[in-house]
Amino acid sequence: MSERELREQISEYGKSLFNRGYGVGTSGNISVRLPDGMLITPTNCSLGKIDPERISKVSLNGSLLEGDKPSKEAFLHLAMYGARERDDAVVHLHSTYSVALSCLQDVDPENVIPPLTAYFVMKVGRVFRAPYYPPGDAQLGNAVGKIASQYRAVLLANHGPLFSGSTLDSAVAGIEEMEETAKLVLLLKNEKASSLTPEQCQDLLERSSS
Ligand SMILES: O=C(O)[C@@H](O)C(=O)COP(=O)(O)O
Ligand SMILES: [Zn+2]
Repeated sequence: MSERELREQISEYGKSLFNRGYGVGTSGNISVRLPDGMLITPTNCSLGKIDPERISKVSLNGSLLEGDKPSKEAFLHLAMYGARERDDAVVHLHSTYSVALSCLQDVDPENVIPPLTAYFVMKVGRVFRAPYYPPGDAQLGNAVGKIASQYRAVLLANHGPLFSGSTLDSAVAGIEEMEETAKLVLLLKNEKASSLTPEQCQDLLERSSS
């Protein structure tokens, strides 16, 4: 895809996510990798109103090359790209159920969302809960950078989901599935639900990679 098409795609997905309630106010940010850096939504910009021409273009070290001032989470997106060579898009949202889950105590940080459904296992996989740091704090980038090679899905504590995909289509699909499963986790909180077993999860991964 050309840079112009990627800019249009970011704007279209931002609008779609915002209109379907995955974002409110100016929360969330979207990026795509470029050969020499990335395109990322500007800071304080509603995902529902992204002007393709004003999207920020930053270098691999985070310096602004073109466009408006970038999202304060640019370093977080770069941390994902640095560790995940095959991924070219990252999405961060404040979608309600994932944020609610990110505030819960006593969760397993290495597997914060249980494998309730096959689709979740295939599209999301294990989710890491990163410790709390204020938005825009470089320590969050370090914490995520350390585990990003093993996790495409991260839940930032007391904040929200972050998801990396090979394309923007797959990053958006993944973060939507993460939100849907966070909703199921909360719906089933007081029920006797069963998760898929490790063997069932492994079987699904083998089927989807063949
Ligand atoms: O929670 C925050 O402040 C950021 O993570 C966020 O979602 C929006 O920040 P900008 O992308 O800088 O607008
Ligand atoms: Zn945020």
